[in-house]
Amino acid sequence: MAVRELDASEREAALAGLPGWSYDAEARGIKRTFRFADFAEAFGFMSRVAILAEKADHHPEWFNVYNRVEILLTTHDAGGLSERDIALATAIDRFA
Ligand SMILES: C[C@H](O)[C@H](O)[C@H]1CNC2=NC(N)=NC(=O)C2=N1
Repeated sequence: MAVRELDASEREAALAGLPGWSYDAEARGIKRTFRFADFAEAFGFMSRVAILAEKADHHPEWFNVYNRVEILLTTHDAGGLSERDIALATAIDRFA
């Protein structure tokens, strides 16, 4: 199924259900920063996200330093924010 970029109203509706995330217009994606007790906790979180991403065949653009993990979700195939990003963010929030 072809994936397409969400329009502004779809984006607003989706973000209403993802309070920790914000839209980055320049990156055309949603981002959230997570902070953990230490690096091991942060990396454990990244390992769980990695498994989700593989299952979804949808992968984050992310940065980690020590206990901080910054995640950006965008869909290259759609040229911006798509349902796939919303679904992955929702799954991540379930165990963040
Ligand atoms: C062929 C494969 O489905 C695509 O390359 C997938 C893989 N993972 C992906 N992840 C993300 N974030 N965006 C994509 O467009 C994307 N495309």
